[in-house]
This record gives sequence, C-alpha cells and structure tokens, in this order.
Amino acid sequence: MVNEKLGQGSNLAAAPKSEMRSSGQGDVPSFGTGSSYEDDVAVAIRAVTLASRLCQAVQRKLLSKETQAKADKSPVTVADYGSQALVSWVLQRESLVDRAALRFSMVAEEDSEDLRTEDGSAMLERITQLVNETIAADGSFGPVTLSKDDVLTAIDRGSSPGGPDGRHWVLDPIDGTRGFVRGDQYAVALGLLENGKVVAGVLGCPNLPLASIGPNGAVSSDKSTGCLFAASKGAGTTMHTMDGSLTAQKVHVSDVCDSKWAAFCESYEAAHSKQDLTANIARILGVSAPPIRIDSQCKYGAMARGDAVIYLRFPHAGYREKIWDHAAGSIVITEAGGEVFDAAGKALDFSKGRFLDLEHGIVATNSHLKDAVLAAVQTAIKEEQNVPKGESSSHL
Ligand SMILES: Nc1ncnc2c1ncn2[C@@H]1O[C@H](COP(=O)(O)OS(=O)(=O)O)[C@@H](OP(=O)(O)O)[C@H]1O
Ligand SMILES: [Mg+2]
Ligand SMILES: [Mg+2]
Ligand SMILES: [Mg+2]
Repeated sequence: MVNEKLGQGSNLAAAPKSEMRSSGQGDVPSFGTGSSYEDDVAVAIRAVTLASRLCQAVQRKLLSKETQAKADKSPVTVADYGSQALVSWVLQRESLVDRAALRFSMVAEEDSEDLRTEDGSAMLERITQLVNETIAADGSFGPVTLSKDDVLTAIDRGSSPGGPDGRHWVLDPIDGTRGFVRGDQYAVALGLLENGKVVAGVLGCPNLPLASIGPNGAVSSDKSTGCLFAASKGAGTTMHTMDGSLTAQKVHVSDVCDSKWAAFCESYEAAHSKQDLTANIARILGVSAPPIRIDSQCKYGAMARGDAVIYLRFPHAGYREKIWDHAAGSIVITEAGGEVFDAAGKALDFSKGRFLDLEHGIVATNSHLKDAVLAAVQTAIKEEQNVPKGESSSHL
C-alpha cells in the first residue's frame, strides 16, 4: 500500500516499526529515531509541519500584495515571515523550555525590520492573523493568541550570528520563495548545528510529489504531493507524508555507479546557478537525461530518495551562500548515504557564522560517483576559465 502510494523510482525501504508511531497531535507526524537527537527532530517536525500549513494556506490564495521585495530585490511574502514566526515560537515553547531556554539560538533568513515601518503594518497584521489561525486550526497548543509584538519577537529570534560553538537552529522559513510565488516547489528548511556541524535537519516540501520526479518516476499516475524529510546524525533519513497519513519510510540515495545513467538536478532559476557550466559537467560525465530543475532544497529531498543522482549548484560571481539554504538539505543527503562537497571536494563548513565558507559551488552525489563528478566539475571550471571573455555568459 505504502509503496504503491509512494510510487516507483523512489529509493524507499520500510522503516522499523519503532519509527512509525502516530503522533497523537493533530495531523502532525512524529518521528522515532532512537538517536540522541530524537527529541530535537520531533519538535522540529512539529514546527516545520505547522509552518508548512501556513505556507500552503497562503499559496492557495496568494495575493500579489502579500509579496514584497527586500533590499537585495529577492521576494519575501507574508508566508516567509509567518513561517519563521511559527517555527521560532514552536521551538522556543516546545523544545527547549526545560533544557536550554536561556541558550536558545536561531540563525534564520528573515528579520522584522520592514514590518516595523508604517508601510509594513498591514502586512504585520495579516501575518499575525495567519499565525494565530494556524495555531488555532492545529488545536494542540491550547488557547493561545500571539500579539503583533509576539510575532515580531519570534521573527527576530532568528538573528543569531551562529558560529563554531554551541547549538543553533538554522531556519529558512521558505526556501525558494520565487517558486512559492510561482505556485511551484518550495521548502520549509530547519537544521540544527552543534559545535559547527549539522546534526539534524527537517525539510517540509508541501508541493513535492510523493512519487519520484526523476526520469524513472515521470510516468507515475500518483499525483499526491506533500513530503517531509527528517534526518539526524547516525539515524538515517526518513520521508514522511506531510499530512502524516502514511508511515514514515527510510530513504537512500541512488546507488547508480555509472555516470551515464545519472540524472542531475539544479536550480529552476538560471540566475541562481550557471546552467551552461552544469551542462558541460553533465556532458563530461556522459549524462544524457535532461536536468531536473526544481526550486529550493526540495532538490536535496528528491535526491535523498534517488530521484536524481547528482546535485549541481554554481552561483554567479559575487554570490555568497547562506547556511540556511543548505543546512537541513545537506544532512538529509548525507544521512541518506550521499556526499555533499564544494568544487575543491571539501565538506561544507557551517561553523563560520551566517555565511557558508566554501571554495566554489555545491555538489552532491553518491559515494560511487564522488571522484568522477568532482573531476568533471574541476575540468568544466578550467574550461570555463579558458574561454575568452565575451564567449561565455558565465564567469567564476
Ligand atoms: N543570485 C543568486 N545566486 C544563487 N542563489 C541565490 C541567488 N539569489 C538568491 N539565491 C538563493 O537561492 C535560493 C533558492 O534556491 P535555489 O536556487 O535552489 O532554487 S531556485 O530553483 O533557483 O528557485 C534562495 O532562497 P530563498 O531566498 O530562501 O528563496 C536564495 O537564498
Ligand atoms: Mg529569500
Ligand atoms: Mg533559501
Ligand atoms: Mg527563504
């Protein structure tokens, strides 16, 4: 039943019975890993599920007036803010009250600055309403109403600088806001750093099909959507249905060993990754399948279950990667048996604060293909550097 529902082409294996408890908290699924991060993952799932519901409600009736442009021209919506407020509120309230409330730290994408201006006041009103509606509809938190100030405070709890010491939650309240606004893929991405290393991650992907989106899954008749991936150090990666209706399944990256058969995924937005460079990498590897282009860290989730075998991301010159764009996704891949590295072959370093410190580009694949993919990446980068100026649209 479950395998039928999840479709062919997904690298799923049934999880042990202990991982299939139902939550008893509304429709929010629970997660049992037996790992030392079990409590953290459970509360992260609760927070991400709640935030994903808010996002789904907004995306269903998305109004252009609910979208603003930030100073860097990227879009931000009431759902980005609402999702951040909810995750922050749940984490603070549920997980750390007894253990580490005073040390609570969150590195998150959004801040409340624009909402505190006169222009932002209607938006703040709407966000507060959405947050309260989502909490009330869940029903498991009791009679709680957040004020506008509570919402601002919850959003601004994400201002931590992060760094190499201690525990930090890392949140992208909507990753792939452009996809969200377009009605396509997006993810609520929540990671946990401990002493500079990602130790847990949850990815809510409300629009991701349960069936594979890879070349082998393209023919699936199952159009159900809404996946949630959860991973923690040493405990593997599990895929849940967003509504908790099916049992959780362990997922694993593809075990394809010959790059000829390896489909790759990349950003939907050409402005976010150099698609001419990735096409050359694919050519060098002999990949014939067309790229799977989807927004957000949904790519990491899709790859973790084997839809694609390679993830390639090469931002244009001058762009600095943020930790919230990769923290949750990277552990979802590594715990599913994959590897995530930069163009020098180094693992990603999440210990340097809000930005990722890396050579260039982000690549993920399985352990069989790591050497071949890395060699192809380095060859393609050299070739790109040797192209006389004016003959290529991309520059390192
Ligand atoms: N110029 C540029 N280059 C590279 N990356 C950028 C750039 N601008 C933005 N971003 C970040 O990309 C995040 C969206 O993820 P993806 O690039 O994987 O998705 S997409 O397919 O392009 O939508 C997106 O995340 P969100 O802001 O959370 O949507 C950004 O952090
Ligand atoms: Mg953004
Ligand atoms: Mg993002
Ligand atoms: Mg975002």
